[in-house]
Amino acid sequence: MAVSTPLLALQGVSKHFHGGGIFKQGRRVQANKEISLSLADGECLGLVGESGSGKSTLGRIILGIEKPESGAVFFQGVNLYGPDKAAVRAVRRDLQVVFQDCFSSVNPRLTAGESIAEPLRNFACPGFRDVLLAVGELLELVGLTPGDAAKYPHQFSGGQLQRVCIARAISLRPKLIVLDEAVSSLDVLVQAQILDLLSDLRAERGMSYVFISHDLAAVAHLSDRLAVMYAGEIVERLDNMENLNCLTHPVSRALLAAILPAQPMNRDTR
Ligand SMILES: Nc1ncnc2c1ncn2[C@@H]1O[C@H](COP(=O)(O)OP(=O)(O)OP(=O)(O)O)[C@@H](O)[C@H]1O
Repeated sequence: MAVSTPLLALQGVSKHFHGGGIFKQGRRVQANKEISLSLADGECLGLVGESGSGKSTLGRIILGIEKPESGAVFFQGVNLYGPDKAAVRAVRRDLQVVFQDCFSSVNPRLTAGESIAEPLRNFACPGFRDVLLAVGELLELVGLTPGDAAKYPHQFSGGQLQRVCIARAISLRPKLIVLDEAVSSLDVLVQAQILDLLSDLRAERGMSYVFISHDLAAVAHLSDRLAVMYAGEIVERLDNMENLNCLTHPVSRALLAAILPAQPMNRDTR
């Protein structure tokens, strides 16, 4: 039986940093330690953990922008840090990101339309008219209007601008999007709308997500599988999100406790 290549595969990835500045000289931080994981086409993997557990570093490694000191990252079978730069360039357009801070993710001098058009121009090189049409369609897809293309970032709310960033991220029909705390700065109602949008887009376009968050509730909403990180390591994995309550590691339990409703008083206790 033929074994299909996973969309993404990390093999024993490790990364450390040396603290900078006069106060932290020589301090070694193990941001990621021997991390292995894989992701199939169309899957969403949730990556949760407390602040400083190494989630964003792992996200950057997956994106091909933070070289690990050991281990390998394969995306569509291509080693993102391997010697074949042409192969890396060829798969690079299929790998996109949405960050937490949408306001610093876009150029304030560019209109929404220009921001969304950038990847199309860089990678796909369509004509002016096609770009215009594509931008209008993308804006509608994320719940905005083609007329919003003329607005500048400061003319949007946080939730609207995050929709612009999502439109930009999906413009090249990527296979994988890394969502790095993509809803964390939004209020609860807008968070829910963006999570629904991401869920719909995934169903419609068959994309995969690596969803990085400290918020287990948000991750549970979107993910098929879960990896819990602590001090640079994956300390627990869950393959079925219906078993969320079966998490056992103390860090997982703490993240779970943060989203569970308070226990109701026992009415029979008098
Ligand atoms: N460029 C860097 N230089 C030095 N240390 C770094 C660098 N990037 C990350 N670190 C350190 O690596 C560790 C993991 O950081 P990382 O940002 O990956 O964690 P995180 O789980 O994403 O945290 P948060 O949720 O707060 O963003 C932290 O101790 C952090 O201080």
